[in-house]
Amino acid sequence: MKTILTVNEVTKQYRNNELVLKAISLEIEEGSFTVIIGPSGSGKSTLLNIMSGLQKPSSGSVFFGDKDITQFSEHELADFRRLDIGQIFQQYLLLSHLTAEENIRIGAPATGGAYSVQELAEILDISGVLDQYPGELSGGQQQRVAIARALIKKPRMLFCDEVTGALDETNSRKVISLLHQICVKYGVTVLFITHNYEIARTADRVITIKDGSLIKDIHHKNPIPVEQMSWV
Ligand SMILES: Nc1ncnc2c1ncn2[C@@H]1O[C@H](COP(=O)(O)OP(=O)(O)OP(=O)(O)O)[C@@H](O)[C@H]1O
Repeated sequence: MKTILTVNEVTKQYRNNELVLKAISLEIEEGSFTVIIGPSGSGKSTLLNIMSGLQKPSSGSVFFGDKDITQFSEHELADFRRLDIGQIFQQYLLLSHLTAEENIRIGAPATGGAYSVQELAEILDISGVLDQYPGELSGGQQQRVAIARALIKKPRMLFCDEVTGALDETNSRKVISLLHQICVKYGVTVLFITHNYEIARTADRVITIKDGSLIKDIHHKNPIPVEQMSWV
């Protein structure tokens, strides 16, 4: 398998506080579904943000393919984030004055080459709500609109930070199941942060972070199907 992302000895320190990330190194395989799990405050979001170019590390490097994104100019970084990767968060971050379809189209690159809204809407089961406004949609529907907005540009990687954190069990299962389907159908590499060990059991690989260090890295030969997740 080809490596899509390489993290080399990444550290992060906010001001003069102690290190939040302590020399993290890892590689992510293209097309994989990887979960990063760990206690609150262990550094998961900071690591994800550094891998997606949202934050700079204090030291170390992050290669996307053969390019070190930590050395990118502002312009190169903007292009990388606009074209190569998609991001989804616990908050849906939809624009309330635009319809679902208009929100999705915001993610499409001006240069073309996007997926069709109809195709994504069908997969994500939001075809019937495309002309509605975010305030008229359930949390699960809003998150699926946010996923479509992140995917429309055909990103090679999707960064997901606690994306089921605000959803109930039914909607969480649906979103996780859809992300797995998207990973397989489009070959997009998914990196998924969660506190939930059941979600982790559905992943190809589970990386555990504690106190800013990578303490466990497990590859699942047979990840469980989403339907077999128990919910506690
Ligand atoms: N902008 C910031 N300035 C100062 N400290 C920060 C900042 N962002 C995060 N931290 C600190 O860095 C540590 C790691 O935070 P981070 O959000 O990466 O952890 P996390 O594992 O994602 O936590 P959670 O699961 O609660 O979201 C925490 O102690 C947090 O308080």
